[in-house]
Amino acid sequence: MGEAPVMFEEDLHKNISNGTRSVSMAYEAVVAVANKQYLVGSTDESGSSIGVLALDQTTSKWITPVVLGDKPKICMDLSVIILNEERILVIRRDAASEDSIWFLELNTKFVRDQSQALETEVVSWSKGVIGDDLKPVVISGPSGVGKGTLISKLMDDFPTKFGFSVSHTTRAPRQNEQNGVHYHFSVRSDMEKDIKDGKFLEYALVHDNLYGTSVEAVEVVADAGKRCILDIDVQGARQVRASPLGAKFIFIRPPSFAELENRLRARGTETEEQVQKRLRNAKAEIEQGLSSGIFDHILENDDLEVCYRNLKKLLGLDVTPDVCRTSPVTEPHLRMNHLAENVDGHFVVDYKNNK
Ligand SMILES: Nc1ncnc2c1ncn2[C@@H]1O[C@H](COP(=O)(O)OP(=O)(O)OP(=O)(O)O)[C@@H](O)[C@H]1O
Ligand SMILES: Nc1nc2c(ncn2[C@@H]2O[C@H](COP(=O)(O)O)[C@@H](O)[C@H]2O)c(=O)[nH]1
Repeated sequence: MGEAPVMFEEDLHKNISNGTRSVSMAYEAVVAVANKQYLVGSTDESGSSIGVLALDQTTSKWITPVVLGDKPKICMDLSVIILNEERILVIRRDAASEDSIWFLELNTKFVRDQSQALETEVVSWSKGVIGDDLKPVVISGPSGVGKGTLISKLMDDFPTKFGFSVSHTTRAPRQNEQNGVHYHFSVRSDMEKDIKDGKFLEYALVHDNLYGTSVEAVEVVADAGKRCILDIDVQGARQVRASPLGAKFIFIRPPSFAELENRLRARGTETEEQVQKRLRNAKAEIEQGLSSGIFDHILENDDLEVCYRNLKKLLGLDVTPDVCRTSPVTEPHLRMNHLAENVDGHFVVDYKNNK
């Protein structure tokens, strides 16, 4: 993930002529990205914030970029890590942990657009968050419950915050599904070889096809500084739970089995035989989802908007609290004792203390 850290901790004062004026910089760290060298530290123009200067190595000219975003305060102990050609991670080592992680965007789409609009060099800060807020999120639930719909809403509303882990699958693409976007569509022998070579974080046979999350799929999202969302089945969730990934696990359940069937049929993407197979598997998947202890939260997807609001709330996004229909399942002794459908066709879940 990323490249070797570039850390030159120096306490030099540099007088830099950027063509029009001279800037004095006590720089803490230097990193080379693409054809530029960036100096990150304290300049006489940056006030109490960390400043940025760039040396264009092709023209040997110094540039003082326009710096967008909330800026981190100056500190005397900085580390800089290149994440990719688009952004660097800046760690304020002598700061409180909640103020220590920052990202400096050098060449993201946002920065390129701003640069074009302002007709000048632009960089942009964003503050990183540590702790639960960056944990990958595993979303599971039976086929047709609405996982993809919820994830699409999240990605549309928060494109800079979340990134989707693009799985591999041996199932055939549906209409409008793009290779590399919805899935990496693969042949079984290739996937089996990659699994053998340890390239997969998890994999499972789901509805007779092989599905899996490659290590790379998760790294791509992390390298972009985003929170990774995985849409995987319960078998996969169990494997991720046993891995060091340290994710948050959310199970989406339908309001009733009949409604699940309606949604799966209405989607119109499966043959009758496949619908039957998915519904058969859904029963076991719901039972395991509710009782296995894998999941931190269970969210009912009845009304889509309510469910989406509750999902955002679980992910710590700033939303007005709504009727919370989620049940944290953190106590290992809480096990589902009975799952049945009541007269309204709604699931009745009876948690029993089996301690
Ligand atoms: N709350 C809801 N109420 C009614 N319809 C819904 C709701 N949520 C999703 N749907 C619809 O149900 C269908 C299945 O949703 P979706 O494809 O998101 O399910 P999924 O869980 O991702 O399924 P799969 O695991 O097979 O990929 C879609 O047509 C979607 O528009
Ligand atoms: N274990 C994994 N399960 C996955 C992965 N990607 C998707 N899925 C699950 O498969 C079913 C069916 O998906 P569909 O796109 O064919 O409808 C669904 O439950 C997904 O959550 C994966 O990488 N690993």
